[in-house]
Amino acid sequence: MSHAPIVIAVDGPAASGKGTLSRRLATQYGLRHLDTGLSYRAVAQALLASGQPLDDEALAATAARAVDFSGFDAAALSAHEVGDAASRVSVFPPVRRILVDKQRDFARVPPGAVLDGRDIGTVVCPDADVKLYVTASPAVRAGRRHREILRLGGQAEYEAILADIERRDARDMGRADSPLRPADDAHLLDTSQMSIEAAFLAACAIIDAARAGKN
Ligand SMILES: Nc1ncnc2c1ncn2[C@@H]1O[C@H](COP(=O)(O)OP(=O)(O)OP(=O)(O)O)[C@@H](O)[C@H]1O
Ligand SMILES: Nc1ccn([C@@H]2O[C@H](COP(=O)(O)O)[C@@H](O)[C@H]2O)c(=O)n1
Repeated sequence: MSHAPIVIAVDGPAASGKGTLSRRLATQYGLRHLDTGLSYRAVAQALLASGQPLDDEALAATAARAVDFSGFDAAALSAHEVGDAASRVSVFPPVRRILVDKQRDFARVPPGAVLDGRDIGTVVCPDADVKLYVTASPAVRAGRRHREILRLGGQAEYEAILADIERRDARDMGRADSPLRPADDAHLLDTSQMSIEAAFLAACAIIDAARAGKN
């Protein structure tokens, strides 16, 4: 007997910890993991690398068609400027349609997947088995990102990171197509006062309870 793929949707604003949490959840439940932000970053990076503008919808759509979901160079795509550029190209509806189709293809493959992003529970996988909306205050998120950059040997000002996070939140929540928001049936997880371990345990408790309720 074949089982339908299990899908766990994890959404939240920049640097909320959704990637860290999703990777651990994927391991815990034996699922694949897709960081959908990397697909938007790949579009932005392709345009930046070839010196093309970020505000041309047709060019961005062409770059989206070429995105290869078989593997992302997460380190190369992790730069802060790439994240900011990704939030600019992600406002274009054709870019979203192209990437969302590929994200759904990923989610359909057994045994299922944990997908993290901004619109997983609302648009990409509205029928996900469990939806989490992970958040933390902008100051906490900026502090975490700042420490991460310093830990990796980079340089950054806390104030600049906080301003970037607030700008990105406003753009992601304010766009017309697929704005960042919790799905009506999402479980909210505010990790402002939680360690990574505490957030993981809280998410597992939500997921286990939701899955038990369906059996
Ligand atoms: N609960 C937590 N407590 C402390 N640090 C955390 C917590 N969750 C995540 N972090 C740290 O915060 C930073 C950002 O986390 P992560 O990259 O998972 O966020 P994200 O939401 O996936 O970011 P992005 O929007 O850029 O994809 C990382 O350095 C991570 O180790
Ligand atoms: N499902 C998604 C995922 C991401 N975006 C946009 O990409 C930007 C970068 O995402 P990160 O998670 O890697 O920070 C993000 O700011 C969004 O604009 C999206 O629209 N939908």
